[in-house]
Amino acid sequence: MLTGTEVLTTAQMRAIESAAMASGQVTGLELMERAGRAVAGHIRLRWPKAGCVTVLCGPGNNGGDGYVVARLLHRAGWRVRVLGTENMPGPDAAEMKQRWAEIGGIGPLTERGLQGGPESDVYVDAIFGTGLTRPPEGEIASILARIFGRGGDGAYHCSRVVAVDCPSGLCMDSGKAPALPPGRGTFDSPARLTVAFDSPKPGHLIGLGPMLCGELIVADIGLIQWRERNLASRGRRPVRLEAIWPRFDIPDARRIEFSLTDRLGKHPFASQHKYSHGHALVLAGGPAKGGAARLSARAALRIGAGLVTLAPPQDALPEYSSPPDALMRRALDDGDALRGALDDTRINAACIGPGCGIDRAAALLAVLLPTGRGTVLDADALTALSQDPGLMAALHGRCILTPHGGEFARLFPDLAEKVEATPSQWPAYSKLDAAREAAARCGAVVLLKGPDTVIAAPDGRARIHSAFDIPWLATAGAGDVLAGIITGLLARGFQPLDAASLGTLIHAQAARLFGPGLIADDLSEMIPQVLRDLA
Ligand SMILES: NC(=O)C1=CN([C@@H]2O[C@H](COP(=O)(O)OP(=O)(O)OC[C@H]3O[C@@H](n4cnc5c(N)ncnc54)[C@H](OP(=O)(O)O)[C@@H]3O)[C@@H](O)[C@H]2O)[C@@H](O)CC1
Ligand SMILES: Nc1ncnc2c1ncn2[C@@H]1O[C@H](COP(=O)(O)OP(=O)(O)O)[C@@H](O)[C@H]1O
Ligand SMILES: [K+]
Repeated sequence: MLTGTEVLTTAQMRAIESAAMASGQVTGLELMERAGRAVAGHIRLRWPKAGCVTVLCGPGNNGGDGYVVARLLHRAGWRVRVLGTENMPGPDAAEMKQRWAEIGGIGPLTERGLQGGPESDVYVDAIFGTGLTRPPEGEIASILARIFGRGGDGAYHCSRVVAVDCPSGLCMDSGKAPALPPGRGTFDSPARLTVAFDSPKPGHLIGLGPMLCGELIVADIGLIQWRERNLASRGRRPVRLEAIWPRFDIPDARRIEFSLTDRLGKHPFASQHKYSHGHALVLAGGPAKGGAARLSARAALRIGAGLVTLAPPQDALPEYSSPPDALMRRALDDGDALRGALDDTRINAACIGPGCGIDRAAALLAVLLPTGRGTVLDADALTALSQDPGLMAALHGRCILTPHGGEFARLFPDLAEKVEATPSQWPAYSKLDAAREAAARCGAVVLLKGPDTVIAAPDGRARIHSAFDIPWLATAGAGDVLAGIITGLLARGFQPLDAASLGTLIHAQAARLFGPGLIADDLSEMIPQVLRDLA
């Protein structure tokens, strides 16, 4: 079973929080107490022996949560030092600050304040949360650099950091964090923990978010009924955002179960034959184009397309004779030949781009796209597309574009520029925004690759897959395999967004199971095990 969780933007989160408080059934103070209790609880779970903690409290409600954490850890026997900003917080945070002030002191949240005093076992970052309106500057930026950065010896200044809702300075909508050191290598560090409230936000999963957050825990603070009502009543369901992952076990987050994988394993066998599992056509390139299309074709076969035909031009056909023998091969020299082949309506999915050659891809796309076939466009097909507005205009809802960052920039230069721009205000424009805008613009599913893959459909639905734990997947040919897997799923009858999502997940999981040392050829061989585990 494929599972995931709903992802909310910060604006949606604020709307839900307000709706909950407006209902009169819960107060802001109660929500803050629950939030602080969740953080303190996870600290105690991870470090059961009470030690020394420094809690850094900002000017808003995130700071308010920090004062709750301080109080609860003090009650549990921890030695607590609190540094706070001097601003007048809102009423709930002011109340929590006051309750702490009855127990202990509050030092100034300054660099000197942070450096003075004994070293703590744990630092709690409650400076900014969803209320961050712009990148932090000045002294607060220096404090954040110290919390999340390394010293000259490479060791972290603050060895164990627990972020309340998010690492302060991270834009929770985009994963951008211009004021923070990138924290490379901290992913999964046992010393880095983020306790987010209610739902993950995009910024926890994309951009610098995963590196800065470390382990992500999503704590339920009792907002589920308002979340359901709020999102449903605004008709937001069709554009909801989901994260898919087999690996992050987010204990308290609401799980979404996609029943997608059922259809791969279980069939009413009596009525099935190979053609009911689809026929995928992989359009390969001329002589000496390498093995890219072969990687795609093998993957399409492994994922369960009933038949897969690999189609290079006649003069390259001998180069494509290597196993697997289950692959069919036929020469397709040009657009006319392709037109003839596509008279066979049983060919229901195509993969074009890997090792295809740009000119050949352009010529074949001109025939392929008007047929409305499920089509994955990768590599050379994306370059061909970026050079020909006519082809771009011929894209349709059964197309899936699978660009990496460079290909995306060639296809949608204005959107790539917006993603790259240094933000001056939050929410910053993100990779997710760009993929969504691109999908709406071209009318096809856009799967923008990277350690964080975002998949967007033209109707606004989007999925995020965060794979920062498998850097060895960045290997030559891995993208060709992904294109083949998705093509196979299209042949099997999956809708484009589902085929792209499930394909991304299976591809990553294959890499995860294999481990370091992976080459692209290994991915397809891991697919059967991934399917067994998902079933
Ligand atoms: N979701 C939930 O259900 C619940 C959420 N809760 C918690 O509330 C948090 C959100 O709280 P929040 O809205 O008060 O915002 P928060 O992040 O504390 O910061 C706002 C303050 O920062 C300031 N400020 C902003 N940018 C700045 C900058 N660059 N540099 C300097 N200052 C800057 C800004 O001032 P201004 O922009 O007006 O200058 C304002 O004073 C949320 O993350 C969670 O922890 C729980 O308590 C309860 C349940
Ligand atoms: N750092 C990384 N961690 C995990 N996965 C990655 C990383 N970088 C790239 N990937 C994934 O590896 C694959 C690489 O695809 P692509 O860039 O098209 O490579 P190629 O053209 O060599 O096949 C994509 O699925 C992408 O999402
Ligand atoms: K924080």
